[in-house]
Amino acid sequence: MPSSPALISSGLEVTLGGRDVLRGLSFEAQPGAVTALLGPNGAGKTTTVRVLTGLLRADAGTVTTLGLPAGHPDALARIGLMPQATGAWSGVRPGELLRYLASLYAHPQPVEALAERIGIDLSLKTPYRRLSGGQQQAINLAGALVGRPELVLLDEPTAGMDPHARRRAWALIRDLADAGVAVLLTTHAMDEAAELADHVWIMDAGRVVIDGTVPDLTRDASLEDVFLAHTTEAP
Ligand SMILES: Nc1ncnc2c1ncn2[C@@H]1O[C@H](COP(=O)(O)OP(=O)(O)OP(=O)(O)O)[C@@H](O)[C@H]1O
Repeated sequence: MPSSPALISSGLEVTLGGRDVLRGLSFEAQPGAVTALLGPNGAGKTTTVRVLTGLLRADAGTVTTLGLPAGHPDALARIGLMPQATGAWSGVRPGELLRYLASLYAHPQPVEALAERIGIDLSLKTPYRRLSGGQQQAINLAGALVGRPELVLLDEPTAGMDPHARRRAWALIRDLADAGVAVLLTTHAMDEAAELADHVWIMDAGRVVIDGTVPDLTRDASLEDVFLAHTTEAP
């Protein structure tokens, strides 16, 4: 019997600064699967992630995460978030940061093993803001996973990573899904979506324009061609 979705977004509408950013966005993410949300710059992906965590309230529509409304404390404890930028961690060293984040959870992953898997040197004395973009992303990813979440929201998880780090992140993300975690990722990298995603949702101007499995979507054209055919260039 198919399990119920870990995430259901239905008819989301969000207006920001007088602009209709989400315009009836509906999609789902299943446990044990990687779900990719693709869309051009400004399509509303990050806004969607903010709504899913309850950081931003939608003007209309509903979101259910792990069977609970977006932002419900019992759901948030079981959700891992990797935001696009975490300037707030500015002066903290990698080891301090991950150990602190682990301490917030009842059953965290062992920080040393997680850091090794993601390629983070816990003995680094360098503060977060002085790390390379790729190193910062690796720490952001570790921070999203340390609490053993059942649903993981990854906003452009491999942006800025070199090919080695990227492959390491991909393997980790695949293993998470294989272990039953629901993974939602946003990305601009078509190869990433094609390699990782069990289901792809392509959005444009705040709503889904086409979705399917990678084999379904790429029967007659590459994923990039499908993306280009269904989306509009950012103004
Ligand atoms: N607080 C705000 N006030 C006004 N407009 C906003 C606000 N936040 C976001 N927007 C606008 O909403 C649109 C969608 O932004 P969002 O960051 O969700 O897009 P995105 O799909 O994640 O883009 P990218 O791929 O470039 O990261 C953009 O045009 C952005 O300028």
